[in-house]
Parts: sequence; C-alpha cells; structure tokens
Amino acid sequence: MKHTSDNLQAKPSAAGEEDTLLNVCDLQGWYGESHVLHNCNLTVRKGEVVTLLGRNGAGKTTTLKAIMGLLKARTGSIHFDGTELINKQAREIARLGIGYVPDSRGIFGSLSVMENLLLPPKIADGGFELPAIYELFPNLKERLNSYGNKLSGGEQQMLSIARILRTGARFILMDEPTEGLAPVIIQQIGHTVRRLKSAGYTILLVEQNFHFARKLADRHYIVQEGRVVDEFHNNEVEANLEKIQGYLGI
Ligand SMILES: Nc1ncnc2c1ncn2[C@@H]1O[C@H](COP(=O)(O)OP(=O)(O)OP(=O)(O)O)[C@@H](O)[C@H]1O
Repeated sequence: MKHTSDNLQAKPSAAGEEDTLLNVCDLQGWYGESHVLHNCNLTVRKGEVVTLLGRNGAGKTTTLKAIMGLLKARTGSIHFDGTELINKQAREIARLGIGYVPDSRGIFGSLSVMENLLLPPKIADGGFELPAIYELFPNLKERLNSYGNKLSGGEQQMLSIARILRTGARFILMDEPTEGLAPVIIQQIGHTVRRLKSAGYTILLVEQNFHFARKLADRHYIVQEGRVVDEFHNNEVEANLEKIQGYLGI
C-alpha cells in the first residue's frame, strides 16, 4: 500500500504491528539549535531490508544516529523489540542487539584488521565467528595483520560490517555502504546484504545508490527535510520510477 506524506504522518505505526521490530514515531532531532528531524515516522519488520532514500542533507544519517542514540537531542518514540529507546544511551541500545555501520566506517588506522575486528564487545550469542567472517570476506583473512590505514575503501567497509556481525547484533543500521566503492566491491556488499537477509537479519539501509538499493530492499522510504514523505514496496518501484527519480533528483 502506498501512502501520501499526510497519512504517513497521521498513521505512523499502522503497518505490520504483529511483526514490527522497529517503530519510529514522531521522531524529532536537533544538532544544537538546528532542528533537523521533523516528525519522522517509519517501521521495520523482522527480517526486512528497508532503505532510507533521499537527497543530500535530507536527514537519513541523522535518523540512523537518532535510532542508535548518537544524536542526543531527540524526542518522539523509537520502539525496538518491546523497548523504548528514546531516553537510552548508545551503549545500552547496542546491547539490545542493534549494530551500526557508519558511513565513516569507523576503522582505527593504527590498529590491525584483527584488532579492529575484536574491538566491539559481543552482546549476544549467535554472531559471526571468525571463520564465518573469513568465508564472507576472504580479503580480510589475507589482511589480518595489516593496519587499518593501509586498507582500501572496500576492505575498510567489509571490516566495518564484519566487526558488527561478530557482536551478535541482529538488527543492522548501514549508512551508505557502497559510497565511493568500485562496482565489483559494491556487488560483494550486495551479496553480503542478501546473505544476511536470508540468515534472518533485519537491515535498515541508507543509500544514495538507488540502482543498488532497489535490487536488495523489500521497502523504500523517501526522506525529505527530516521526515518520511513517501513509501514504496519494491514491487511498486517500476510503476513509480519517475516519481522516485524526481524525489531523488536523478
Ligand atoms: N554534526 C552536525 N551539526 C550540524 N548540522 C548537521 C550535522 N550533521 C548533519 N547536519 C545537517 O543536518 C541535515 C541532515 O543531514 P544528514 O547527514 O542526516 O543528511 P543525509 O540525508 O544523510 O545526507 P547525506 O547523504 O549528504 O549524508 C543537513 O542539513 C546537514 O547539514
């Protein structure tokens, strides 16, 4: 079902109540005096891959940061698997099983690949053990002793994803994983997202690369000026291509 921006705001939590994993309702957020998120509403169901699409500066990264507790000035409701996150700290939110792969990748240049991998603490059983990580990202196994600042952009991205998978988080927030990467690496990231989905992971993905996103996601939200203004199931994309391209300016 499609929504207009009005009824998305009026019925923030209408979709999929029974298997909803994340329900963001009337989320507002600020950087200091600057009001960036304006009543943002979205839901993610268990096992879905959902994208946030939008132009530069629309508020996609800020929405992920607000969910993760990295944007402190926020109001509204962020309900995750039975727990309200709005007043929780990032550390507590991570312990609930939410992993964040930032667009900056967050790799420590003066630590080795192995040290970077082992840095985030495990928060639950069932995460990827090292052999499974090497199987998913064979390049990393070859680079275990290399320093983070010697890695290519693609290797850094893989490391950033791998170390979150090791923690046992089952809900992954990924911010522009394909940014600046070569097509062959983008394919590998796409393969990883598919593998995770088939293993039951839930993923909220921020992407500028619509071509990449449309092949992976179950649903897409369009973000403009700090709010969700439209939503498309993947099977509605073809029929709404012009409209979506208009939103994204492509
Ligand atoms: N640390 C910050 N301090 C102040 N304003 C910020 C900060 N980070 C982002 N903004 C502003 O908040 C708004 C939303 O930015 P955000 O990074 O969430 O957008 P985005 O949709 O992720 O775009 P992009 O793809 O360019 O990262 C923009 O106007 C941006 O300039």
